[in-house]
Amino acid sequence: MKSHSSYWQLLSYIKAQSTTIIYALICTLIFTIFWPLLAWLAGRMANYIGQGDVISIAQLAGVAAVIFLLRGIAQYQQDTLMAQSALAITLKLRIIIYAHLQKLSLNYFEVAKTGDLSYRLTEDIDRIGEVVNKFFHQFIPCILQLIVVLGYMFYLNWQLTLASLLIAPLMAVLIGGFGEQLLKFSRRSQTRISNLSSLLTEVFSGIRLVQAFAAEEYIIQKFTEEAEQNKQARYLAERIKAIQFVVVGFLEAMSVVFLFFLGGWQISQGNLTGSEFVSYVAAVALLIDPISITTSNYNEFKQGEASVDRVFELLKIKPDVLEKEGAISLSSVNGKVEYRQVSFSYSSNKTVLKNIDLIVNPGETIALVGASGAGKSTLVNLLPRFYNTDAGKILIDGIDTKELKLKSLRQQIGIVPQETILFSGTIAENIAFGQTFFDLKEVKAAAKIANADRFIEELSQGYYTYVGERGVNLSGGQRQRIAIARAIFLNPSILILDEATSALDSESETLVQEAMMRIMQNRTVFVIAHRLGTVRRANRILVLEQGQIIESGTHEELLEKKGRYARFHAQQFYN
Ligand SMILES: Nc1ncnc2c1ncn2[C@@H]1O[C@H](COP(=O)(O)OP(=O)(O)OP(=O)(O)O)[C@@H](O)[C@H]1O
Repeated sequence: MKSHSSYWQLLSYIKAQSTTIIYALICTLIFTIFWPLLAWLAGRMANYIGQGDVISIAQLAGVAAVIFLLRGIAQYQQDTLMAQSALAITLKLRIIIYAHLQKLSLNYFEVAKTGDLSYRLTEDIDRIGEVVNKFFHQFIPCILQLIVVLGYMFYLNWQLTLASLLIAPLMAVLIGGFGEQLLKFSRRSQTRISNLSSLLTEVFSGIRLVQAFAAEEYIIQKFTEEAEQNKQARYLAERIKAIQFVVVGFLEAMSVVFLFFLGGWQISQGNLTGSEFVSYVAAVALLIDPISITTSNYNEFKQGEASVDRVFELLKIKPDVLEKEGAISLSSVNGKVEYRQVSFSYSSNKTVLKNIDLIVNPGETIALVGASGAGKSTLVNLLPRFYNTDAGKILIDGIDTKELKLKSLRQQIGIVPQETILFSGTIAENIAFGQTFFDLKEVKAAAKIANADRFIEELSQGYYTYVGERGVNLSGGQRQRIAIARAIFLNPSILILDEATSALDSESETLVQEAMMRIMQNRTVFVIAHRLGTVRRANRILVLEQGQIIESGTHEELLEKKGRYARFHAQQFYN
């Protein structure tokens, strides 16, 4: 492997497995050494068979049986030890990359494709494991065999060996050149397969929409195009391999012909006997297997390099939102929130929030209203530091949120999003999300406050009912109440509620509103309000327009003002 090969990035992972790998290599060595020993025994045995010496034959057969047994044990050990270390490397890589991804900021996931990420974490890492396994299990033993056999050939006749090696540099250059091409096409093919995987994730998670829009044909067409591109890239890689085998095979054949020519010439000059030449050719035959194995290994390594690049690329991505060194951990807060001259943009060309100044006292409920795209979600998303502000500060109980440990900051803030995401697991696990161990009593208490206990109890397995990735077996209102229970379970001092825009049936709506009211008590609440009831109950309403707070006050105050809120209110709530 070249010094700039991506494989160097694996070194520390391989080092961690060095003891197991060394044991595996020792077993490989033992296994290899037994080969000539068995060949030697076969020769001796042939001798005794000729002499009809049954006792010696029996003795040798016994020795052979022991050697076969030991060889089998060594083989088993080398196979299992190598598999063990390759799998350990795979596991470690997978965990490290997964944990790293968890630390990345939201803006990364807004552009990353889920299917591509899962492909890198599964297929690409598996391929790396296979490469590591083959490198130690096949490649190194074959290289050793090549060295030993070549040494033997030099010992037999160095002039002949040197002459037949003349072709080696050309072969190396050719194999290297083909390898580069293979790497190129492997990269292409892997990108394609990642795209395919992303497409699959998107399509299957949005299958309702696909069917609703009768977009099956369109989706199949897109899939076919991607699959076709992948096939093309793979075909090109296979074609490179096929050409390589023909060219390298031809050169090998030519070198054998050349060898016979040289051998004949050396014999005619009296430098070599016929039997020496036969031994020499036998040694050359021993080179064939390791050469073909190392060549095919080399091709696989080149293809695997694309996977190494794709996996380590992820590790190089740094989170935008970083925790300060020596950041403070807060166990509880009163819930005072301040925005001081906060400005923010997702990308440099458009400011989404401009000079926001806001003080929210503990226990106060703030309703955010404004047209779509005004910046309501962005304003609340800055509070748990999902993004960094471009300018200004956000403080909780007088402490700049940048001074806080991210975990401790986020534990103080409960979020009830517009659309509830339920993870695979039981209802109880979904309510106590993020906790491995929890008290079911607390889960039940949270569900009760969220008006969710009754429908949960009625489910076949109660709190242990399994809900799918998207909780398809629950209604919209039930899902919302689970989201509320989840926030109650966390018991945060600050709460962000994003009211659902879609209307529920009136019974469900009442239950959800009631739950919302309960959860808002004694907490600082930011609610992105879409219901008149919520807006009226808020202590203060902030009207956002193009990233600025243009009006602020109670419902009555703002109506009296007959400004933007009054107009908005008339359009939004009386329609
Ligand atoms: N992740 C993002 N990347 C880039 N731009 C974004 C992102 N999220 C929002 N925006 C843009 O920022 C602006 C404010 O969006 P935001 O979601 O905060 O508005 P909103 O008032 O909450 O709207 P809505 O009521 O429709 O949710 C919009 O122009 C939106 O297109």
